[in-house]
Amino acid sequence: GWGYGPNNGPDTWSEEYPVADGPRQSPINIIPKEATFDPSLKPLKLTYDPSDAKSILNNGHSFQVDFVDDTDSSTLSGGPISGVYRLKQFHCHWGGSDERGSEHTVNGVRFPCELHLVHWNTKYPSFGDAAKEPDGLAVVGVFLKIGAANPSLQKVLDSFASIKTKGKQTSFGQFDAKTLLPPSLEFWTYDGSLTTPPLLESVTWIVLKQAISVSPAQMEKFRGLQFGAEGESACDMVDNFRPPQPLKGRLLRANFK
Ligand SMILES: NS(=O)(=O)c1ccc2o/c(=N\O)[nH]c2c1
Ligand SMILES: [Zn+2]
Repeated sequence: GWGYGPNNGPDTWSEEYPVADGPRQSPINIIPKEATFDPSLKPLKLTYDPSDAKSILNNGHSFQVDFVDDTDSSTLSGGPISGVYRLKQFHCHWGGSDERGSEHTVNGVRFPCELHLVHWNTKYPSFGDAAKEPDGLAVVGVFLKIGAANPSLQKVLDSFASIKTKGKQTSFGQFDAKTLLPPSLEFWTYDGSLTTPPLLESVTWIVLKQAISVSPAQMEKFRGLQFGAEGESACDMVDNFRPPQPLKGRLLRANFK
């Protein structure tokens, strides 16, 4: 199966997923000077209910915190999107060292980690159905930069001991994902895709300009996860990021000057 290694990594994905070479692939390099300020963009509205947090899973590509998404209790609206999108999960991508790890870049600058909060459009019956639609998903991307330890991340990191290997999961109750957001909700937005197979071109990307902090010790905790299952040869879960893809004429908008 696909992965991030030399024989199954991003440069091989188009063999099984030809959309990898499609017109609206993600991530991209964000060049702020090439963004169009759009005054019609509404403020982002994020309403998350901490009791919707359900479990945390090692899926062999990242960790993901899954949410109960059968009601409109944790939602995203406003910004570039119409209607209401439900929070399904969040996960991260990170590097083997602090100078790489993010998927989106800004003027070519890579961050050590990038957080993705994944939402699906409630005009469709489920995440799976929405993921097949051009307006089906909205992912909020948040950059992590090296600095002070982030207390909101700590609960996630503390659970890693019980999900070290692929397929492990554990309960994860009472978590407010809003604590992972920076003070400013200024954002760039563009039409893109999932950044992992199946690479579906169904994502409205909303990338926040302001980063949140993570300490070097906290980054080492991410790197303690494993790609493989228990008993398989140990392989540190690092460098689980797809590099930037061609913009192919897409418009990049900003809700700030
Ligand atoms: N990395 S990403 O673009 O946020 C993302 C979000 C949700 C996803 O679901 C996936 N397969 O079911 N891949 C995937 C990537
Ligand atoms: Zn992601």
